[in-house]
Amino acid sequence: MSATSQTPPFQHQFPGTSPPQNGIESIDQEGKEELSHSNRTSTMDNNEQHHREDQKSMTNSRYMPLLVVNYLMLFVGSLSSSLLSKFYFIHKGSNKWVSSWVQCAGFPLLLIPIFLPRRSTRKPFTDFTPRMLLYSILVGLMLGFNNLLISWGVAYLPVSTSALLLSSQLAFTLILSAIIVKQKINFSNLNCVILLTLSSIILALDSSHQRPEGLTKRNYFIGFFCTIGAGLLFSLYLPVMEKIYRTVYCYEMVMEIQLVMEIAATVLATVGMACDGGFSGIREEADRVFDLGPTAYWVTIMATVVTWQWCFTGTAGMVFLTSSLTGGICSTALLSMNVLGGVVVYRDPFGGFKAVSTVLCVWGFCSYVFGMHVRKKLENAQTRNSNGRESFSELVPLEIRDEVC
Ligand SMILES: Nc1nc2[nH]cnc2c(=O)[nH]1
Repeated sequence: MSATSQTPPFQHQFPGTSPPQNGIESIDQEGKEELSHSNRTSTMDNNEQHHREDQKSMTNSRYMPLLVVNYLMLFVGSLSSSLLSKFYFIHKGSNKWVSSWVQCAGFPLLLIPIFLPRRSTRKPFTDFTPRMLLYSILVGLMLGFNNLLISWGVAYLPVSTSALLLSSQLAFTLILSAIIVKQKINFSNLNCVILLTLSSIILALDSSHQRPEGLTKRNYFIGFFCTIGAGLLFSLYLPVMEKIYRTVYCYEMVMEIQLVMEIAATVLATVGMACDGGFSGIREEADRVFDLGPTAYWVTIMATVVTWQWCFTGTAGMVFLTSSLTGGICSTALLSMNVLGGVVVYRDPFGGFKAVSTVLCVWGFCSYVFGMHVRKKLENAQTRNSNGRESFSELVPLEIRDEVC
């Protein structure tokens, strides 16, 4: 694979999240080749070293804009897709397969970043190996199943309850990314996971007496366990994606993998929809069931398709540019924003519990971002130091060094 012929330019640039230089367990041959390549680069002569550094600084200039664009997509996509999904169910939409189909059917939009004209001579999909294709399809099916579980949760639970249950995915993500991608657990990420989880527990305390009228206990528990299941699947999805992205060297390849995954998830949802009453059921829902009429139905469906696409593209980009844990933290922090969205759009009540929960969430998220910023600065200092053949330990105070290493 030609991915092995270059140094991955902007992978894992935050120090706390960067893969270890030695002993990475590769998921496949490409990963092993990448590893042996990185060993080879350690013996490069000075010219090659300069060349590599030039490449790095070139990519660095693309890194921040990509990060900002991806986070904006995640922010806008997560908030608007969750509000629109609830809108569908509030106005008498009830098909869980439709609700999971809209989460992935926007995959053709990914052709834009894939085929966007650019300076690079790389042709789309030329680096795709059969093994990568297989992994993408398997992860896509897992994502499709996650989407179905999310739909059951959104259909039956209040926004704040599902936000609480989904936030449990962060603790799972921390554990699974420690196992799968050897994510280091440090004060900054542990503090953030605890604050975001606390924020959700407070929301749950507030919403425990808010079971919507007409929701049976049975349906409540179906929604409850489906959402917990979705949280578990998503926390497996994130580090598995990070592992796959370690064999990938450019953002365009991330979009290609995302395209294959979402096609697989869409096939799953389409088969489910066909088996569960067929497509005539959807027309029936649009014409007779949705209480705002067919035009509003199709506009809602199309808008949900686009916004879910932003959400998943943003998540994939964040995992690629940072790490599965950072991606998970960014997604989960937005769950509290979704609660605020519910307050503004659906006039959900907003009391002291929700205010405290939101403050905790913003605090956890900001302290994590600040921690990453400090670590990034330290890493730059370390890089400058090692170029100057000085030891990192000479520059960085002991207590900070312990935190970084
Ligand atoms: N389970 C789960 N599925 C998602 N799909 C998009 N965002 C999420 C998330 O945060 N959790």
